[in-house]
Amino acid sequence: MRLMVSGGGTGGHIYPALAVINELKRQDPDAEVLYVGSHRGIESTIVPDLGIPFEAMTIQGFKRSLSLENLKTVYLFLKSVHQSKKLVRSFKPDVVLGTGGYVSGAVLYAAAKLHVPTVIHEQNSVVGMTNKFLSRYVNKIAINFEDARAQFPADKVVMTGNPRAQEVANIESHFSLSTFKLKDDVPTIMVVGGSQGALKLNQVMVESLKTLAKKPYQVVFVTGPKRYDDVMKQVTKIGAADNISIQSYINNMPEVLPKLAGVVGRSGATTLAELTALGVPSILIPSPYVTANHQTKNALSLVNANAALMIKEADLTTQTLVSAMDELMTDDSKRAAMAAAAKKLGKPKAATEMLALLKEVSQS
Ligand SMILES: CC(=O)N[C@H]1[C@@H](OP(=O)(O)OP(=O)(O)OC[C@H]2O[C@@H](n3ccc(=O)[nH]c3=O)[C@H](O)[C@@H]2O)O[C@H](CO)[C@@H](O)[C@@H]1O
Repeated sequence: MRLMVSGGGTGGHIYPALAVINELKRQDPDAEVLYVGSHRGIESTIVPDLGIPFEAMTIQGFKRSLSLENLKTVYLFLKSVHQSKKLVRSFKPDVVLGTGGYVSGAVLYAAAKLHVPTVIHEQNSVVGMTNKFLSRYVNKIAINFEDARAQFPADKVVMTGNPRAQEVANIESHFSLSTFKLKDDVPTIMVVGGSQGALKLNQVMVESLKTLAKKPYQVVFVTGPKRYDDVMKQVTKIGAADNISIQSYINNMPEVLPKLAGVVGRSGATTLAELTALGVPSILIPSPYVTANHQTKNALSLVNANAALMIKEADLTTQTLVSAMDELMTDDSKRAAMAAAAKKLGKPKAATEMLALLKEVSQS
């Protein structure tokens, strides 16, 4: 199979795409893949580092208010469509997959106009702007939340789950927490604000470090690559603790996740697919800055199933954060019940189902 993939801007769009590529390579080692991303998104480093053929274009999103920048956005979109058509003609994909982000809008639109079979994947329960636009043109739409179904043309929708779920579910991890200068035999919780880090969560974590230093559990605090230096400046004043490890970004999350007893995080759709695939109990702090408050909706799907606790960002303080962490990390039976509830929601075959859909569409 010749598969062209496009998805970018943020980890939540990139990792599902990479999971499909891995599953394709597992099933068909001779398959050819081309990943098309944007220059500015983190895919421009993550994808080439994995040795996957990568082409980048310059693209940006629309501003919600009227602005001259939107003229530039239209110009860059049309230019990217033109570039995408060239790439489609030279790579000759059997099928093109889009996993969200502005760049996938141009690539999938171009492929559809050239009558190449196309599929998009929507990770969220509330449909993103790019996928909403593309839904008219593509052949099939893979979803992860039933709530997304009604927002798309009914005959195109297929429930696959999020392919990243399968990638984390099937890994045999040999990771040691000593990599983070922590102990392997002490229950460990990771605090991570999605793929970009979260400002308020970082601030509250810095304020909580002294209290957390006295706890019987360990903490891996992931700041996000752009916020690491800022956090470390403040931590230098407070002093570090033996049971807390501060990292800027985790490159090998599928290997680290199975070693964790819990996660405190945002409720991006791909993160939740990972937590449920593995059955990791969590404390979710939905980002209030996303379209139609979709992270709260995402989080409630776990909270309502007793798989997660939730703290609204407006209520996030040292006190609410640490008491939720204590509740999770000092009560083994509660943690076990939440882990089982989370696992029930997991879709550990999502990558295989997604690939079956791509094959079906490529042959139709
Ligand atoms: C602010 C924003 O617009 N967020 C959106 C974005 O979030 P974001 O990019 O944060 O997406 P998710 O939380 O869904 O996924 C983050 C991904 O990055 C990985 N990761 C994270 C931190 C790290 O150090 N290392 C690492 O590998 C996680 O394991 C996960 O695979 O895309 C998601 C779509 O899927 C949406 O639901 C989110 O609302």
